[in-house]
Amino acid sequence: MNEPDSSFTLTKLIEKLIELFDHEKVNVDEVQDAMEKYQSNLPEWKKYAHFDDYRYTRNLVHSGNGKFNLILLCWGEGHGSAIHDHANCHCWMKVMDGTLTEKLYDWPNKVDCTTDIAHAQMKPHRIRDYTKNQVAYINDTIGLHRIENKSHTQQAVSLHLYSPPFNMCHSFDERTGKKNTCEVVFWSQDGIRTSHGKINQIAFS
Ligand SMILES: O=C(O)CCSS
Ligand SMILES: [Fe+2]
Repeated sequence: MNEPDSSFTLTKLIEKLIELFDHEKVNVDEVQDAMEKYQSNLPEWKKYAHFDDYRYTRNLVHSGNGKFNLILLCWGEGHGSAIHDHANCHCWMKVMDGTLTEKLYDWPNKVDCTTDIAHAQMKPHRIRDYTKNQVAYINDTIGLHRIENKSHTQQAVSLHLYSPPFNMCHSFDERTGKKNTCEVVFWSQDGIRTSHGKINQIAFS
C-alpha cells in the first residue's frame, strides 16, 4: 500500500489513473494503491458534491478517456443503494467523508430454474464499515453488495472508479433475490446538473 500523500492531489490521482488504465490489463493492486494514496481534500471535490433530499446522487468527475468513470457519490442521512452487481466491471469505492457500510452478498440461487426468479431471501455474509480515505474493491466474481449511509446525522461522500465504464447493471430484491435491470445515470457531470429529471439509479425504490 502506498503511504498517504497530501501532495498527491485529485488532479494527480486522475493523471495516475489515466496512465494505469492505458494498458491492456488493469493492475488492480496498483489502482487500489493510487486510490488509497490520495487523501480526501474537500476543496478539490466540493464542486462535484451535490446532495438530493431523497436518494444518493452520482456526479461524474472524469470519464477516463473512455477507459473508466470516476464518480463522486453523495449520500444523505440514511440513503443507500439497492443490492447490485457491477456489470462484469471493476469497482473501487473510496470514502471521502463520513462512514459507509457495505453489505456483501453471494449471487442468489435460481430456485425455480424455469424462470429467472429466485425465491430465496438474500442475507449478507459480511458487513463492513468504511471510513474516510478507506478504499473498498469489488467485482462480480466476489459477489454483490449494497452501500448505505447509516448515519441519521451525517452525510457521506464516496469516490467510485468503474472500469470499464458502464451505464446498465442489475439490482436484486433482498426478499426474493429477483434480478432487475438498472440504468445508472448522472445527477451532474463536471459539476453541472444534467437534464435527467428523475434520478434513475441503483437506489432504494
Ligand atoms: O454507482 C452506483 O450507483 C452504486 C454505488 S455502490 S458501488
Ligand atoms: Fe456497488
